[in-house]
Amino acid sequence: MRTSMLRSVAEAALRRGGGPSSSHLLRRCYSSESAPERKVAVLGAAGGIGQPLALLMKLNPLVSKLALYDIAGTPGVAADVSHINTRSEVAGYMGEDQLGQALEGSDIVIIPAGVPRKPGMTRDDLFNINAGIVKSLCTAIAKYCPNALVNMISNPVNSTVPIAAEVFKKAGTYDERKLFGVTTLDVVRAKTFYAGKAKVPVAEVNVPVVGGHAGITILPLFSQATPKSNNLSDDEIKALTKRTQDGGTEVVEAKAGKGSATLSMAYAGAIFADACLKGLNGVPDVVECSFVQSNITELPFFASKVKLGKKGVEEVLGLGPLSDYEKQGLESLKPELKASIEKGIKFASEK
Ligand SMILES: NC(=O)c1ccc[n+]([C@@H]2O[C@H](COP(=O)([O-])OP(=O)(O)OC[C@H]3O[C@@H](n4cnc5c(N)ncnc54)[C@H](O)[C@@H]3O)[C@@H](O)[C@H]2O)c1
Ligand SMILES: O=C(O)C[C@H](O)C(=O)O
Repeated sequence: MRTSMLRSVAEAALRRGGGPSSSHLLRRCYSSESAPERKVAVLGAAGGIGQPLALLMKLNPLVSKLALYDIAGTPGVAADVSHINTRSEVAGYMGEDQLGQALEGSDIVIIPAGVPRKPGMTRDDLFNINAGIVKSLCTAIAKYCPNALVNMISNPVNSTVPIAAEVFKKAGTYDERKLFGVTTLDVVRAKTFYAGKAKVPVAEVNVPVVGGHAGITILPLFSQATPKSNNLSDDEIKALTKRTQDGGTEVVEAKAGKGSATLSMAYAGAIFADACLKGLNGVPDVVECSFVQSNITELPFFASKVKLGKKGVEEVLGLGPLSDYEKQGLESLKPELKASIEKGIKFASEK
């Protein structure tokens, strides 16, 4: 059956409340080589995250064009990745004068450009360097691809996302549905750590992670984890929460000065970009956690489950029922998250 026909059949079946076979059919349609043309740009593509992320995006059949941009090193990365026999055409762009070409026509821009932490540093210690990088990249996005979905990886995410929002507001291109702080690595970690403790199959695990992306602002909601586990004590939940919050630091210390998470982050970034692509392509019920403009708390940006659609965020989903421990965690994280958001807004509006 032709893809378009297959898709109509599957969508009609889903509308009638169709079962797993209709969603299977739909998945096939939207992951086939006849999926819509989609250009994805990676900014910082020659870096520790950028390279494996470029590889994973090259493996994604929903991508038809892959633009790899960095201030140095992209010709080699692009030549290497371009030999992989998958759908997308790959092009490398290097230096500021090629940034416009890299961005033009992009549906999704993924930003892992910037410096990573060394042991003893907080993510906020990266602000002085990364804020300027993000600001200039977002200024170019506003000019060359104002309708693209932006997946912000560069730290401190709690501030870089508000910086991006301010830049887009100033340029008159801000659409809150299109700006995402990538917090998927927190979810990936929470799933892995929970599966190990609860002794459940990791592939079946779901754990929402809300708040922000730094220390105590990362709040995993293990009370909502599935499959349910009744044998975890309060102390074990606290330990799992702390390990998820400190996951980035665990990697920074293990790498001992050679950077922060790159491979797990590339995996997480690829999952999130894939969800955005599926949303753009009209796949129903695509839900991931992300740090977005939000009114589910009094803070203007907040990470929670988000439903993705053809224009980006379709719906910011609520927090759901929280345990007392999570309610406490939520109140404790608000002052730090508020300060980081305000720092980003102030930086972008002053300069
Ligand atoms: N959101 C998350 O969960 C998460 C996870 C891990 C790392 N990070 C962050 O991602 C960022 C990158 O980490 P990394 O390990 O890949 O660092 P890296 O130093 O290995 O790579 C960064 C790349 O960015 C490039 N770059 C610098 N300025 C640029 C500019 N103006 N335009 C384009 N490219 C530029 C560099 O040349 C380099 O190739 C860091 O800020 C890190 O803290 C975020
Ligand atoms: O911890 C870091 O500095 C990188 C990243 O934010 C992470 O969570 O791994």
